[in-house]
Amino acid sequence: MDSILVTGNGPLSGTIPIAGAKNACLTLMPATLLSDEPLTLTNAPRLSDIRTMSELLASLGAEVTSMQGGKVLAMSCHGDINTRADYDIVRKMRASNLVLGPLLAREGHAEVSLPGGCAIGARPMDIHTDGLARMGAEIELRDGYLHARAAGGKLKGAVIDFPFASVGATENIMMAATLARGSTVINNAAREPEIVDLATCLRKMGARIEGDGTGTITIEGVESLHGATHPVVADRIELGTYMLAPAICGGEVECLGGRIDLVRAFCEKLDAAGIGVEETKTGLKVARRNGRIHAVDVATEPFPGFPTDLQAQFMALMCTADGTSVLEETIFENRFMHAPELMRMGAEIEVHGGTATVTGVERLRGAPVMATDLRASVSLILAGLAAEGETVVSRVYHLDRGYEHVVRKLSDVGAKIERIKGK
Ligand SMILES: CC(=O)N[C@H]1[C@@H](OP(=O)(O)OP(=O)(O)OC[C@H]2O[C@@H](n3ccc(=O)[nH]c3=O)[C@H](O)[C@@H]2O)O[C@H](CO)[C@@H](O)[C@@H]1O
Ligand SMILES: C=C(OP(=O)(O)O)C(=O)O
Repeated sequence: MDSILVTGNGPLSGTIPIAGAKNACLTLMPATLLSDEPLTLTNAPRLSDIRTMSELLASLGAEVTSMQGGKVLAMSCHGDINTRADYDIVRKMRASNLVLGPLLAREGHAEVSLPGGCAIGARPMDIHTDGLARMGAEIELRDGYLHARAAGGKLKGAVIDFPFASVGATENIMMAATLARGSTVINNAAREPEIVDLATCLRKMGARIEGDGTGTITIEGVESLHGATHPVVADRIELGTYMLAPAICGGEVECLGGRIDLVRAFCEKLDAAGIGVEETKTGLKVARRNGRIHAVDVATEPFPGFPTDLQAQFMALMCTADGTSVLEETIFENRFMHAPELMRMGAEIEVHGGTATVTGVERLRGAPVMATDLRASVSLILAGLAAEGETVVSRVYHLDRGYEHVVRKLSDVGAKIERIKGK
């Protein structure tokens, strides 16, 4: 198992290219199941999660060809397919549940292993399954698998009111509804940029979708979808993560391909903390203003609010702020596992339920720390960049799920960071 060695050092400067979004790519890939014709994704990120989704789609009978070192994914799914998404693959990644809607829409039935809980929370699938049931699916949990069957072999449109704006459920229902009989309305739909990206791709494939990016999405079912080529939207979480590097270490870094509309709520908090963000022709330039970072309170919310996927990284920034900040996690019930690790580096943090109170210290100190999940792992790297001495982050397989070439990207702007094999 590899680890990452970070040595705290001075200001950073240069450019960091932002990859295509993991969370968009993971929902765009299963859309290939909706058509017999090829779907090609460009600007795909090179990540282990993408390889897991490729493996899952291949197990269902799709052909997935990775080209240009993984930046282009050519997928095709014609002829007979397997409708069983096996536990051995699904357990590796929650986003595997995004094949349920497409399989059900295409074949009229599907057997998808429940992904189970994960470190950050229980993450049930009731909003997905209740929505599909409204569309005429009979769904039963047996042997750890969701066995779903569309009455009469085809889903039908329905009005579905989500109790919570679930990202994955919006994606699953949206994909299922593209081939359903009649129209589907999703009320209280998620509004994340990845939903808009999926809707844009599905429209290129011939789907009739309106309202994506708002709380009400309407999908008019069509007979079939055709092939398309689509560029994956920029990764707003990778973007926010790298914007925090100069914020924490000082200096100025431009994140190439970054767009302010993807990270507006996050930028407001950066501004309040004393970090300047400038829109350029090629991306977003970030620089720390003079003096210590100000303490800022944050509550995570669905988009367009402050993303839960940037909470751990923002906490790393707040660890050295001037004053006390309160971070409230409202999306997942167990997403503060980075806090005890940051405390090993000298951070002062108190966690009570969904609230973490962080009192900034002058300087963090390097320490051996352990990554517990994807965003926690990168928050420890950011903290290590700002700390005195060496920090070794172990269990970096979490990091490989969501950050391509993290060592190269940070080294290129002057960070002292290296990957240590087998430790
Ligand atoms: C691959 C992907 O895109 N992952 C993202 C997606 O996850 P994901 O799609 O799993 O997140 P959801 O928006 O569905 O989950 C949000 C909350 O709703 C709850 N819930 C969800 C579905 C359900 O049927 N029942 C239920 O109770 C979850 O447990 C969680 O507490 O959105 C999250 C919230 O922005 C991000 O943190 C993840 O990075
Ligand atoms: C929680 C995340 O991903 P997933 O939903 O795939 O677990 C994430 O990207 O931070």
